[in-house]
Amino acid sequence: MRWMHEISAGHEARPANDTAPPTALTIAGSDSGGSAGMHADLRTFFACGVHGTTAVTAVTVQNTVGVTGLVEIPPETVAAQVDAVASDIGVDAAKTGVLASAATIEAVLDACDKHGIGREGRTPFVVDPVAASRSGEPLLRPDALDALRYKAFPRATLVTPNLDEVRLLTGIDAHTRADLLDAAKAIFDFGPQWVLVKSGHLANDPECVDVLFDGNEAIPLPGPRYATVHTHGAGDVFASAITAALAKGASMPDAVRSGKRFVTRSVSHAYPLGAGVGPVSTFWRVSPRSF
Ligand SMILES: Nc1ncnc2c1ncn2[C@@H]1O[C@H](COP(=O)(O)OP(=O)(O)O)[C@@H](O)[C@H]1O
Ligand SMILES: Cc1ncc(COP(=O)(O)O)c(N)n1
Repeated sequence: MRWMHEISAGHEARPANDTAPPTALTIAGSDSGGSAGMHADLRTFFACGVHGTTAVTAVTVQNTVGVTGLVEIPPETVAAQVDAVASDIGVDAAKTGVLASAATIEAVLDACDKHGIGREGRTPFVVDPVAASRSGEPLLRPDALDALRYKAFPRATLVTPNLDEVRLLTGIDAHTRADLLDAAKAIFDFGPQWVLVKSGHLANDPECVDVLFDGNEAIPLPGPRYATVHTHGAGDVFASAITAALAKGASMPDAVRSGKRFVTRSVSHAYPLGAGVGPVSTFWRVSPRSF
């Protein structure tokens, strides 16, 4: 084994071959309960037929009831993981989850820039601005909000906030479908290419109609709302399914439509686990039996 400081980057990316699936990178935190974060991302990548790679930003101590601990990985180690993956395996599309701090965001963006990941480069970059767990514990330092708004969003191909993240990032308190478009416009003003505002938290709406916005057109993404409390990891699964479709070369509207179909089926197969909120299930795609 070699220690971090002995490992130097600089390999050329391995040329793609006909037998290798597309690759997708998640830059995210781990969830010991296996429901959210990079655990959900890797499961989704597998179910969607792409090879998943990871840059771990934080280790969370988490179960279905809540998050009781979070240890940040040093920003230079996060950047080194991005570098190691991109310089050898290659990245067809990347996504972020928990980014923990402004220092980690800056290190990640530098590493992504170096490898052409982000809107100025060729590789699609999905920024899911995860700020807190479903159970309410913060997963982001307050200093990271401006780094997200002014550094990460302008480099993103797509930003995918839920309504709590919209409130935190823009001050907009969305309660109706019409408010979702105002929210999308406010996030779009930070400079991403596309914005997807998710409607899961509009609890009184009988459907889940998310909105995709490119600065001109608002594309509604209709879906049913299932009567389940088990939605842990829904946003991670959605952003990962979109990232997988982008890695396979889909356009943004097609990738988001396919991600929406994927997450809707995953919510419909959500299962109870532990004493709290269970996960949405990606088993429906890979298992002969529906759990
Ligand atoms: N009860 C539900 N039934 C069907 N789809 C849902 C439900 N809750 C959330 N979704 C969908 O799951 C995706 C993630 O939504 P949301 O819960 O808003 O994000 P997050 O998990 O980041 O908080 C969206 O497509 C949303 O419409
Ligand atoms: C490591 C990690 N990443 C992301 C989430 C958000 O997922 P959710 O909103 O479903 O709690 C989480 N709880 N933990």
